[in-house]
Amino acid sequence: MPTQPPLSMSRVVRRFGARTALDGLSLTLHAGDVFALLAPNGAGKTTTLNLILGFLPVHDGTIAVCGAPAGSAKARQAVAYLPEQVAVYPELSGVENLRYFALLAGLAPDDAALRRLLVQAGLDAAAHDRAARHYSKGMRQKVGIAIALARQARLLLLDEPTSGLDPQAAAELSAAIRAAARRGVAVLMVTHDLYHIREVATRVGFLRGGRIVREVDPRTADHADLERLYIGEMAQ
Ligand SMILES: Nc1ncnc2c1ncn2[C@@H]1O[C@H](COP(=O)(O)OP(=O)(O)OP(=O)(O)O)[C@@H](O)[C@H]1O
Repeated sequence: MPTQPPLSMSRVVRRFGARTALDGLSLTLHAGDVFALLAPNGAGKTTTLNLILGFLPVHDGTIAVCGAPAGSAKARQAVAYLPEQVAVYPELSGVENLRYFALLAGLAPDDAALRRLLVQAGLDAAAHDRAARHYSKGMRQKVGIAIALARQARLLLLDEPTSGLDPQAAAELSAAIRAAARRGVAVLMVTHDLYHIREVATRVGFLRGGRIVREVDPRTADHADLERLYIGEMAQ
């Protein structure tokens, strides 16, 4: 049987009272895709993430994560979500946080494996044993990515991953996202950061009126092109 795509959304509709937030959104992500979803405020980005996570039901259409309905045990196992502010235990070190979250997922990687995962996610070895209360936002995100890698998540959802990061931290986060994608993870990120998109995304979609109205390949569009498209799409 062919492998199921990490994410398959087909004609998804979600309403809130009389308001239609998503109106026939379709999106399929394959292993290694890094899809950046661009949209004005209120266009339905958070709703999209909540539906994929199974926090909200769809009113029409379907969402499958690795072939399993969103919200099912199999789908929840396959998806990892990094909110804008990744929550880690401040008194635990990076390694201890990762061990704890791995245990919650029913895994027990040994110390060397935990440290390898943190390095893969871009966290310097010097920081592994430091209490996470000393971590920057970017470092907490790297722990979040290491948790996703430990759980062998096939789909990684990122909400505004670079907001509040300095350029170096954003570049390091891009590297960590690209590394995860090279390992076969599909990434869906909601962002306004066109620079970051050019650094990391393999696909860019514009969300308007509750559906993806245009998709571009960021490798064939320079920053000015993306900016023009963004402003043009959003102004309509
Ligand atoms: N729980 C809710 N009850 C009522 N309306 C909602 C609810 N959640 C979202 N909406 C409406 O659905 C639409 C999409 O909201 P959503 O939060 O998904 O947009 P967004 O693109 O994430 O916006 P932002 O960038 O401002 O966070 C908006 O019009 C919003 O007012």
